[in-house]
Amino acid sequence: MTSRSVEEHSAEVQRLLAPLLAPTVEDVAVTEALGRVLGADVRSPLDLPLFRNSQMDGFAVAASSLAAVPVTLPVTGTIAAGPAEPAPLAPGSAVRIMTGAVIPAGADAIVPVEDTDATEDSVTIRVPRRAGEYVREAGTDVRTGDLLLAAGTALGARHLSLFAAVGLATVPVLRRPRAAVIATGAELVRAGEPLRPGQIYESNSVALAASLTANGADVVFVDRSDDDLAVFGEILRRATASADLVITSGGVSMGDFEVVREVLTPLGGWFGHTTMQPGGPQGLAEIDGVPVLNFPGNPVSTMVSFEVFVRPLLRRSAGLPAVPREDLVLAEPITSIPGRRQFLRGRRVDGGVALESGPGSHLVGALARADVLIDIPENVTTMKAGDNVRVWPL
Ligand SMILES: Nc1nc2c(c(=O)[nH]1)N[C@H]1C(S)=C(S)[C@@H](COP(=O)(O)OP(=O)(O)OC[C@H]3O[C@@H](n4cnc5c(N)ncnc54)[C@H](O)[C@@H]3O)O[C@H]1N2
Ligand code: MOO
Repeated sequence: MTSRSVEEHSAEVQRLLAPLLAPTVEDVAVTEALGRVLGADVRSPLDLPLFRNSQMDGFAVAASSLAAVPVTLPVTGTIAAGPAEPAPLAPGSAVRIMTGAVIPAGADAIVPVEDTDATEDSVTIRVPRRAGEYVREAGTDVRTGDLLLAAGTALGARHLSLFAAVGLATVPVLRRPRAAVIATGAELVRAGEPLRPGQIYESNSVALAASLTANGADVVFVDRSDDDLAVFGEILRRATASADLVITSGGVSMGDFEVVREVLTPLGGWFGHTTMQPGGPQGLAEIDGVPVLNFPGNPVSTMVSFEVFVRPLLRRSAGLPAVPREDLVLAEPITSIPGRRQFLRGRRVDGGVALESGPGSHLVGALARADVLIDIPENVTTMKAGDNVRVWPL
């Protein structure tokens, strides 16, 4: 069986995924754009505020009418927020106005209602006002043609608010790869279903679908196959028909029922060993032009395979920030197997990192308690407490 280093297998995965990961831009409805990454600069099609409007419920006046206060002005009408083209304000008068309503020509200040004494048809104002007070001028926030948001922005609620405010119904975002996940194994049962002896609850498809979604992919297909070659072949056919990337778990090592390896090897798939642990046995193939990555079935192996081979690539193509590697101080000594690039589960402790139980790749409880992977190079077999180690945040 061929053997590859982590770097060699990473390079193969990158080569296989390269066409898929080239950034492509698509338009989506603003209402669907939360969490997406802007694929192009977006400029404003109009001014904000859109027109000169009142910041207060009160009276629109000409500031010059208030030169000598107190003054009582006739009130000529009411302007509400809403469709309106108000007539110009007659000199020496006031008009009742609501927040957001169009300010009539001739008025240049708003007097809030609580600063007035008004009757139906007159208003007494005691304090003088400067021109411009409580007036929201057109274009003072955003001007037509301004850059609203730059390509690469991860869209949050406030960004969608701005797009909606300038009347954009759709925005250009980076396309998310459509991903399919297939878990294999005759022992697997979905959560909620009854367990028979020898069966276990299936967790890899849940883990992979969540990992894909969290890192910028759109999971369009999730299924589970037993160890029947025809059943797996049919599920794989449906997966490649609907997705740009397929990830399988299980069925890649040396047993008698390695469904993934048996179906994909005759179709040109590569199966072999990487010097990584967990995640040693790996496979990859291209079926009908769709990349298919085959991760080992042990739950920790599957998740570490995703973290090492897929997550960095996916985040880069999705325009998401890279997860930074960090150097932390080991809180305890560790040993490692010669020739193995180990990714041990670790937990941040005061000023450093401690091991989160042993290296077994079935230890899902320990994985959930961990918050980093501790990356031990192939040529390192022992490390002391106090040594610096490279960690990959989970
Ligand atoms: N003779 C050898 N045996 C094994 C080797 C080897 O080199 N020689 N490698 C071991 C390593 S390392 C790994 S990792 C596994 C990988 O095996 P497979 O990819 O064929 O995975 P399975 O045998 O199907 O499952 C392994 C293990 O994980 C459990 N599993 C599988 N799928 C799921 C799932 N979706 N949810 C939860 N748990 C799952 C499964 O029940 C097994 O316990 O092979 C070793 N053996
Ligand atoms: O490589 Mo396996 O993934 O150690 O458990």
